Amino acid sequence: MSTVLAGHGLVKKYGSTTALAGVNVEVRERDSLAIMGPSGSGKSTLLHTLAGIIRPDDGQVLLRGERSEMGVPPAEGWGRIDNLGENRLSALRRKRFGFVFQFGQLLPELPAEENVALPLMLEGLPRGEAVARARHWFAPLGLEGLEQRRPGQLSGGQAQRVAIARALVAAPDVVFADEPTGALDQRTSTEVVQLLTFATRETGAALVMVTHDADVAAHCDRVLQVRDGRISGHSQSTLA
Ligand SMILES: Nc1ncnc2c1ncn2[C@@H]1O[C@H](COP(=O)(O)OP(=O)(O)OP(=O)(O)O)[C@@H](O)[C@H]1O
Repeated sequence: MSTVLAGHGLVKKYGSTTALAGVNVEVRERDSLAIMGPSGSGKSTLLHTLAGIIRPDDGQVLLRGERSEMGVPPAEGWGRIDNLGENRLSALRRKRFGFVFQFGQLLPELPAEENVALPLMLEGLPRGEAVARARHWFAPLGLEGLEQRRPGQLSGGQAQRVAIARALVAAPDVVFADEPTGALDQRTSTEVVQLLTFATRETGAALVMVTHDADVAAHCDRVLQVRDGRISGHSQSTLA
């Protein structure tokens, strides 16, 4: 499996707090990577830095298939994304990345199918076409019949499955999930993480997921342990 996204020497400081102290990480195609560690160890900072949401103070985030904004790319076919301008970065996040958060962050006034269609509409697809493509995701994710429901009319697990569909609809290269099961009970967590890992693998996307839950992490191919802003351990997972 070839690498699609890499962080090299990532450093991020908040005042006197070092959230990332020089982290190296590689994300491979179709790979699922869980990031675990104690509270405050830097997990979310790492995920957000890889996703181009937080800019590191030092180090680089490289994405395959991107051109660097200035100068020579670091290697053929790779581009640095940590130093891109805000407009280019947000366009890149929309095109190449998908996101699932702890609380689905669905738009409450839109039906589920339009929530899923939103990334396609933001890319300029006409509403009808975007919704038609979005509907394809409902059956595989066990959401058939719920297309017209508003997020307030969905259970927590259903809302997360809609969020998974929204993250995947635009065929991203990498899906980032920050505590995607954090608000769910154990049984629903298992269902959601199984669907998340299965659906990302099916589409060929890589998955980077922060979780506190070792049972959830075990569904990923690899588990990274983060402690005090550093990688303290790396293991292949048991269930995946
Ligand atoms: N915007 C910020 N301003 C100041 N300090 C921050 C900020 N974001 C994170 N930090 C600090 O950086 C460190 C790492 O935070 P981060 O959120 O990455 O940890 P985490 O491992 O995801 O924690 P948790 O499991 O509690 O969500 C913590 O000490 C945190 O307080």
